[in-house]
Amino acid sequence: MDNFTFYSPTYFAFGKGTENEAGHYVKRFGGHKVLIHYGGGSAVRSGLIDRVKASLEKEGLSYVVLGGVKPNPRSGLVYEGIELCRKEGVDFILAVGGGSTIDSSKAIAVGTVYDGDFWDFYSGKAQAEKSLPVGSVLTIAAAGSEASGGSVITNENGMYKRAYGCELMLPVFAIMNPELTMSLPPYQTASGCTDIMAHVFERYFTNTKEVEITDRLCEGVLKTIIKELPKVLENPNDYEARANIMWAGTMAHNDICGAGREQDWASHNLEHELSALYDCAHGAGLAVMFPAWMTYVMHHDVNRFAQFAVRVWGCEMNYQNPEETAKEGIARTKAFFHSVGMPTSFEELGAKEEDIPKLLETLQIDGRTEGFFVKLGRKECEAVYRLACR
Ligand SMILES: NC(=O)c1ccc[n+]([C@@H]2O[C@H](COP(=O)([O-])OP(=O)(O)OC[C@H]3O[C@@H](n4cnc5c(N)ncnc54)[C@H](O)[C@@H]3O)[C@@H](O)[C@H]2O)c1
Repeated sequence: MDNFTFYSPTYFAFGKGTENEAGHYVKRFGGHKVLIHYGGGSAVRSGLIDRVKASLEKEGLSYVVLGGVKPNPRSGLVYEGIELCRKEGVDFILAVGGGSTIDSSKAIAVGTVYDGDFWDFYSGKAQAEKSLPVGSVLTIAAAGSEASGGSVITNENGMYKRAYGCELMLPVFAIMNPELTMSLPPYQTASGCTDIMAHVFERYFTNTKEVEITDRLCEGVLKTIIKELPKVLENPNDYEARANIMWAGTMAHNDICGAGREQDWASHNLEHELSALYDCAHGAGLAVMFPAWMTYVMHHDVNRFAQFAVRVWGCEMNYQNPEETAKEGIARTKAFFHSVGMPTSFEELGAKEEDIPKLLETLQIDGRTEGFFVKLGRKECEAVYRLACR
């Protein structure tokens, strides 16, 4: 196991009705003037935004609102949010929504208290030194942004996605009521669960040896999604299954599964170019990229892939030919994504093979590599994209 630090200061309020305590938690974590940031229709239609407003009013807190966050959140709304927060003297950002809304909130939080352009952080020009606090009311189990220090924003000037992360952007609290996720359409539910599995894959396929505790945590999260996702697709109102999925989403990305081990992240970065170019759901893009990446890198450590096949998918170990077991695990992963309605090829996603040069260009891969399990240069990234075509 590698040396590590683990810092996860987010306070969780989990369960039925917890969104009605939003005001209590904002106050507890020092907010006076709040920006309620949200996406579109469903949070308003369901009455969630009104319930959150009522809970702030009950605590005597004032607020302004900014809706309109799109999936794959855009830089334009972040600039608008920063201006609004400065004008209104906002001191706390409350995200009501999924990863897109929380990520947009984090960008506004660091941008409001920075003299320059917030994009400096996402382009690697500057490091944030302060931030407004961010809390969230989560409505989809997926990105894990409710307990991660990361944020991913699409720059509308060129439509490319970039991630930025720092401890300052770790949310101070996350309110998680699994009932709020019952209104998700099946495709979004499955896409979210794919993202959860992908967060685990990025950590599971590692060069670090002797990491049994985190291997087992990773396998537990994966097996939970494999068991619970079909249940909620069958019955969207299955509270217990929704609850298990929601907590799995947090465990997958608050880094408890990644402590003490090298992580990869090539597949995520390759996917970001897909969702930036085609505006597809991030999870759907990952269902396309991961089986391709696994196939491409499998020979680097066949035993790890065979372990994955046996422990996660229950495949029988072929001791004469572990490669067959490893391949079976990848095939089972791809078949599972298909069975829950995810695309597993460029064609099914609506992506085009002829766009690969464009994807490589926005990835800005020249002169550097992606990933750590196997380091991928331009040629290798292209090969993974090509494998994903079919
Ligand atoms: N910050 C991180 O650590 C991190 C990690 C992974 C991914 N991401 C990013 O997060 C974004 C994706 O976030 P996401 O997967 O959480 O989804 P999302 O926030 O983009 O939401 C997906 C869709 O579901 C809708 N929705 C959300 N909750 C709903 C509900 N309860 N009922 C009905 N509809 C609902 C949204 O309006 C949206 O249309 C991507 O941009 C991705 O790159 C961030």
